[in-house]
Amino acid sequence: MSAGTPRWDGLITGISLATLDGAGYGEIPDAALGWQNGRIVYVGPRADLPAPEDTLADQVIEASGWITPGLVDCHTHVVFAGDRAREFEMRLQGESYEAIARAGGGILSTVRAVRAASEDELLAQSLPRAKALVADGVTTLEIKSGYGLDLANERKMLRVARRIGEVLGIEVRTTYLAAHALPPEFSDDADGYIDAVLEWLPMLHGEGLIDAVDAFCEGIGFTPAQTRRVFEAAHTHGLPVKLHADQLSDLGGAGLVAEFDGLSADHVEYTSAESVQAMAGHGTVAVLLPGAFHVLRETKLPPLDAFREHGVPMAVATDCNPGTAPLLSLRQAMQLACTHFRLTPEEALRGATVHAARALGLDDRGVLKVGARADFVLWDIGHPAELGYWLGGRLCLGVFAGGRLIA
Ligand SMILES: N=CN[C@@H](CCC(=O)O)C(=O)O
Ligand SMILES: [Zn+2]
Repeated sequence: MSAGTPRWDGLITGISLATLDGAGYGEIPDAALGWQNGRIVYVGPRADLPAPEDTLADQVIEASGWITPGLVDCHTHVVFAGDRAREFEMRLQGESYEAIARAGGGILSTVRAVRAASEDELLAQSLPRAKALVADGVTTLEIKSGYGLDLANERKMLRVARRIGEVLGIEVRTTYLAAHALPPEFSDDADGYIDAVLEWLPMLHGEGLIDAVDAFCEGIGFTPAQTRRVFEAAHTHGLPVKLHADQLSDLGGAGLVAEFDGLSADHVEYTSAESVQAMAGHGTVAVLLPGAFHVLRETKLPPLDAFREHGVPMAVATDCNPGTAPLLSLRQAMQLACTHFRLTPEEALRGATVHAARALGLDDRGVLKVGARADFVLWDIGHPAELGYWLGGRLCLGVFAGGRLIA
């Protein structure tokens, strides 16, 4: 390094890299990774470092294992109060998710718990879940509202989401999902409730609480016409959209969100061939949620081959929520995606990194390359395929976000 060149903040050597830049895993054996001001400044063979290691950086770490990009969990409901273990028991005894929802349980039972909790209580209950995700490699976390269903409680959820990002030192992306279920005070007036959802949107957006807008388009959620109104309003306020689409039936949700240049269509088990083509045409990512598929004991697979054939990127997320996916590890979601959906471990890793980043509209992470955010994870593994292979256990040796060790 020439005189006057600033030293890097950090350099890690002795590791293998799965950069995901280019084909396959983008493997670099006996590699080095350097960062400065929160960004990657060197990715490559250790032998090609521009100067002796000890002169390059303030902090030089000699390690072993594999480094991948930090994981991006692009679909979670991690902010909630209480749990739904009793509902899980009822479902195991034969009650359906839809029947429980129609009887006022399901999402609405979590709404009651969230409304009863103070902001600090909600943070105290939600933070351990976010911490567990981070401890297994997550450096960017999407969190949805949708268990408040009135202005004060949607605001409370979104504020807690932002506070989680500050406490954990990760980037949290917030999604406004007030169109998740019909609250009791609007029973029989879904259109009136959508009016209210659209009234709250600019207020919460003005408070800096919303990065994207979502809805639950389903028989037990909202109709395509109501969803369209939500999307039109989001676009009016310059916000990107995503959708809980085609989870339990095909209402054309994935095609609808694509029509609005949506970031992602999520769940997508019942997505039609026509909707897949629309997604391909608009660059809409398919977010696979194998945790909900697994817990609900679903059998209808998403149209995986059609996504591959049309070049629709597939992301993988936990969908961490109290009803259908009490899942606290994105690596575990990757394993479920491989087992249930037959993703290759490489597809699952891309799904939890670069494609997940794209599902959030982020292009500065999810791969290890110069200029990207210094978000990366050191794993105690012999090959990156192990990340889609092990069930549980501890593989994560260190999680770095913006170049800072956070777990
Ligand atoms: N499908 C709708 N929303 C959540 C589940 C919410 C709940 O049951 O609490 C999901 O993504 O799976
Ligand atoms: Zn969801």
